[in-house]
Amino acid sequence: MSDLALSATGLTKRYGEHTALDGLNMSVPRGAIYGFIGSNGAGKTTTLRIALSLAAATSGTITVLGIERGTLPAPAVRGVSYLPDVPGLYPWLTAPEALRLAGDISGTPRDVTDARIPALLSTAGLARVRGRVGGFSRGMTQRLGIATALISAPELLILDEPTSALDPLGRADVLALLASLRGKTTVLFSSHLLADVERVCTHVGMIHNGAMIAEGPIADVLARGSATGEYEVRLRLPGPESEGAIRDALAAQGADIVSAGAVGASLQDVYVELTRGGAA
Ligand SMILES: Nc1ncnc2c1ncn2[C@@H]1O[C@H](COP(=O)(O)OP(=O)(O)OP(=O)(O)O)[C@@H](O)[C@H]1O
Repeated sequence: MSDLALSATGLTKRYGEHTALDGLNMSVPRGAIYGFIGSNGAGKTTTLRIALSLAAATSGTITVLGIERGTLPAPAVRGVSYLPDVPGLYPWLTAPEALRLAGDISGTPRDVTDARIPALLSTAGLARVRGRVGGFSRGMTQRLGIATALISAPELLILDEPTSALDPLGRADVLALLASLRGKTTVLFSSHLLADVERVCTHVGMIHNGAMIAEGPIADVLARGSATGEYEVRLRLPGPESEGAIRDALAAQGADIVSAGAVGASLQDVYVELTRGGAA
């Protein structure tokens, strides 16, 4: 069995004269939380659609859980769940009802679905929530959407822009939910919110003009950025101090320096550097 949940080689997609994917290479290791990042029109959705057999490739290969994709028609790959950016949940259902429906649609036996529902509601932070989906916040709806995608216990969960439509608190909750899947489910999600990816992902792939410009464990990708020349010092002070007092405190008050070191490049820095610099 390959240790890759998804791999693409030379994946190309043309719409008439327009090249949406231009020889994309991509490797999503099993067990990774993989952030697929790129600006609008970079080719993220096209890649996910080909992986899900919702679109055909023009050339190249793509394999999902060991099964080749890229031509149509093709049956769904067992063990893969997909959540679009705005989950289509019926507003009149309660959260357990939405999960039961998702279980039925995925072909999960009813008793298995019913046994999974309490844990999934708890994972999604919805265990104590009553009422119907129509009354949920966007964040709650998104978390329920992720829970519905997990009802079949997929090996690979693919999400398109899961945090883009959410406010900061909603985003934080969804990111925590995705982070909690680490080690249990391979997660591949597209995003243009680089801070989100930096917070929860183990691996990252940067797509630009339909090609991968950087990919790998997040620390390796961050290491590709130039030094910022900035330094960070974290202090613990005895009480609230003015800036001047903080500076004095360093010398005079025996402040406890928790950590100090060079501030590395952020994903945002690496992305801007690679895309503006025309990296190959
Ligand atoms: N059905 C289509 N017909 C023609 N062009 C298309 C079609 N679908 C996508 N494209 C083009 O292919 C390119 C890649 O689009 P894609 O939706 O994959 O980008 P994306 O990275 O997902 O962007 P976004 O973040 O805006 O969703 C874009 O230039 C888009 O206009």
